[in-house]
Amino acid sequence: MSTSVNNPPWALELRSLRKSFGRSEIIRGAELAVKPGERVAIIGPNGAGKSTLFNLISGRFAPSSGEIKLFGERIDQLAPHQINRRGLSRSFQVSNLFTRLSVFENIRCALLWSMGHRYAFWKFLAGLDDLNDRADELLEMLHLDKKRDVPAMNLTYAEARALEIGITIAGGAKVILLDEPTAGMSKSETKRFIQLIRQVTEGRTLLTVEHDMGVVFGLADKIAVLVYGEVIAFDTPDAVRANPRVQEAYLGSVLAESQAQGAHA
Ligand SMILES: Nc1ncnc2c1ncn2[C@@H]1O[C@H](COP(=O)(O)OP(=O)(O)OP(=O)(O)O)[C@@H](O)[C@H]1O
Repeated sequence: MSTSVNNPPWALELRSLRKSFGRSEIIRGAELAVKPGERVAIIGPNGAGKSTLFNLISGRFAPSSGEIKLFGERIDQLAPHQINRRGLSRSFQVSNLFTRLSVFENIRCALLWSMGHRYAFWKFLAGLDDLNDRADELLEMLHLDKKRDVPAMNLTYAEARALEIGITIAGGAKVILLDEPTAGMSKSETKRFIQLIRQVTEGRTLLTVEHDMGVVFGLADKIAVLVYGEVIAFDTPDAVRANPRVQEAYLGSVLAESQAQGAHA
């Protein structure tokens, strides 16, 4: 009788997902079921379809067939903003920050958007203490509190990426999609940033697309390996590393390459 018995425990499900561009089928029956609170890295060779998969999940592309469910509800026919309202948020690119606005105002805009208010209400809402308090809390969590009143355009690259993540999580989304969150960072920045991501996404479901194996193994509870539009493995990092099919299709060569780079560093 209780509906909760029938509700699947998954935060995000992809079922027989397919996407073609013209005659090229890029996503070819992808299957994935992610539990609430899991951190998942999607890896795979160039052109495997990782970005396409993110574009399908976030509603930028409609699938050719198959299903995408967020907490058991179909979202595959919805527009990006409708998916966002249902609790899935994708990282914006740094270029989408309001560069002339302060760091604080950027976060406050994101909070307002998540509350469904239009920017026309800005002045009216400016006095709301709880909104400002929440923005300040977030800035502290992001270690951006000292940059509170700095225009976003004056942030360092790593700080801008942190702000971007802050904007992504500001609305309280339960499922967060991050596209190569540490791309362009130095090794030490990357290490700190992984910690930051872990901290600010605690208790939420996280999906990242990532090429850097250090980030993948530092961040992910589980790894989904996408090859030619199919998820050929979805398991813990250790199990994926040891999976002969993954070794053969992808990871062997990537690990060898990263080891070689390490040896030359
Ligand atoms: N809008 C589009 N129209 C036509 N083809 C597309 C479109 N978007 C992606 N593709 C093609 O789909 C394939 C997969 O691209 P996608 O960017 O999803 O791969 P990826 O795994 O993210 O690659 P990379 O690791 O290099 O970023 C590529 O061959 C690409 O040219």
